[in-house]
Order: sequence, then structure tokens, then C-alpha cells
Amino acid sequence: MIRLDSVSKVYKTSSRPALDGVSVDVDKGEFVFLIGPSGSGKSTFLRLLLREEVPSRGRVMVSNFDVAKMPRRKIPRLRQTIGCVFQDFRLLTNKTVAENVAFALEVIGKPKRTIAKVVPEVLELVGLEGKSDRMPNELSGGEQQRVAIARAFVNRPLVLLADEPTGNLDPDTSQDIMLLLERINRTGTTVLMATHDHSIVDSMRRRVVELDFGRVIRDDRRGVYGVGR
Ligand SMILES: Nc1ncnc2c1ncn2[C@@H]1O[C@H](COP(=O)(O)OP(=O)(O)OP(=O)(O)O)[C@@H](O)[C@H]1O
Repeated sequence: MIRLDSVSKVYKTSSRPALDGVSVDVDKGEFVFLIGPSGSGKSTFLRLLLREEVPSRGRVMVSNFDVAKMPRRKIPRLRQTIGCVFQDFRLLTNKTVAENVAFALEVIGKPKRTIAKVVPEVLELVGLEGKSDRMPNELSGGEQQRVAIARAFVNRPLVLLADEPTGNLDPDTSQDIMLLLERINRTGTTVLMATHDHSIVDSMRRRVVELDFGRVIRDDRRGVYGVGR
């Protein structure tokens, strides 16, 4: 589902590569933690998958898309196969919960009838039934992240990228969000999550890919965060 083949990325303004000869292969339906210290290249990894950056060398594949080579006009199609969740939720503050989720479908031209049907379904899936008319600032952080996950998932993407999704949440709320991501993963969605959260990585025992100075220094099938970190 995701393949990086000897990928390096050197930003113009930096002498040292952000990614340096990275090869990673993620199968459909896998759940993968991407860990590593600040500056190790995790966000660059995710940005390459979305074609927000192009590699300096190597090949990036997402589903059947040869991401770096594809023409610009096909980028929206790539991005429709990838849902994204961030640490800071990134909700539209002037829209209700339901409107935030609906918006993701409106921009890709889904018919009103479909939107009216699937938005309540996905809000129920994430445990927000009854809150569809609230504004984001009337929700807790955990609830806001649920809206963001609903929005990322409503179009049933093949891949869900999560960049520090629990970074602004307390430990209990973080566990709830992880249960939700596991549930989404069980539907067959490939989940790739960049995180610094030791306890989550240690409790879930999923695949762990660790970056350091832009290189993969560990790829464990059922990993932990790491001793002494
Ligand atoms: N747009 C950019 N221009 C120049 N250098 C960049 C750019 N983005 C990232 N870098 C550099 O690339 C390296 C990797 O950064 P990246 O953001 O991918 O790391 P990260 O592991 O996501 O860090 P964090 O955990 O702090 O988010 C760092 O040295 C960073 O300074």
C-alpha cells in the first residue's frame, strides 16, 4: 500500500538530508508507528506520501500512484485515497461538527443525498452522535480529535496518516483516540501514525519504524518505543 524505495530528501536550505536512503514497505491493513526524535524526518516522510514534497532521490508509491512522478493534475486523486489527522485538529471553527465532516465530501463533489446519509453514520462510528450541531469550541480536545478523524475517514480512504494525533490530549483521552484508530484500522484502512507517545506505542505492540537523522534504524513487527528514551 505504501512503499518507499531508497528515498532521500534534501531540502534546499539544509545541508543534511531530512531522509537518507529510506526503504519501507507497508501492506494494506497494517498499523505502523513512525517514531524518532524531533527532526529525524517523520513529517518529511508523511509529506512525501501526500506529494507535499518530492524526494531528491528514490521512489514513493501509495496504492498504485507513483507519487513523485505523477502529473500535478492527478494529485487530488492521490489525496482522496489518504485521510489525515493532526495534533492540532485543524477543524473549521465557523462550521458545526456535521458541517466540518460534510465539507470534506462537498469539496470532492459528492451528492447532497450521499452526504446527508454518510455524515451521521461516521459521527456515530466515532462516538459523536448527538453532537453534530455543536461548534468545535464547544467540544473537548478528545471530541475535536474525533471530529477530525470522522472527517478524515468519511470518504473511506485507503490510508490514514496521523501526525501526533494524541499530542494535545491527556493519557485517558489518548487511549480512547487510539481505540478509535484501531477500529478504523480493523475496517482494512492502513494506518501510519507519527508519535512521541511512549506509553501508547508500548501498550499497542504494533509495527514500529524508527527514524534517526533521516535513516531507518529499526523496523520491529511488534515493537515498543525503546529502552531509555
Ligand atoms: N521545509 C523545510 N526546509 C528545510 N528544512 C526542513 C524543512 N522541513 C524540515 N526540514 C528539516 O528536515 C529535518 C527533518 O524534519 P522533519 O520535520 O521531517 O522531522 P520530524 O521527525 O517530523 O520532527 P518533529 O518530531 O519535531 O516534528 C530537520 O532537520 C528539519 O530541520
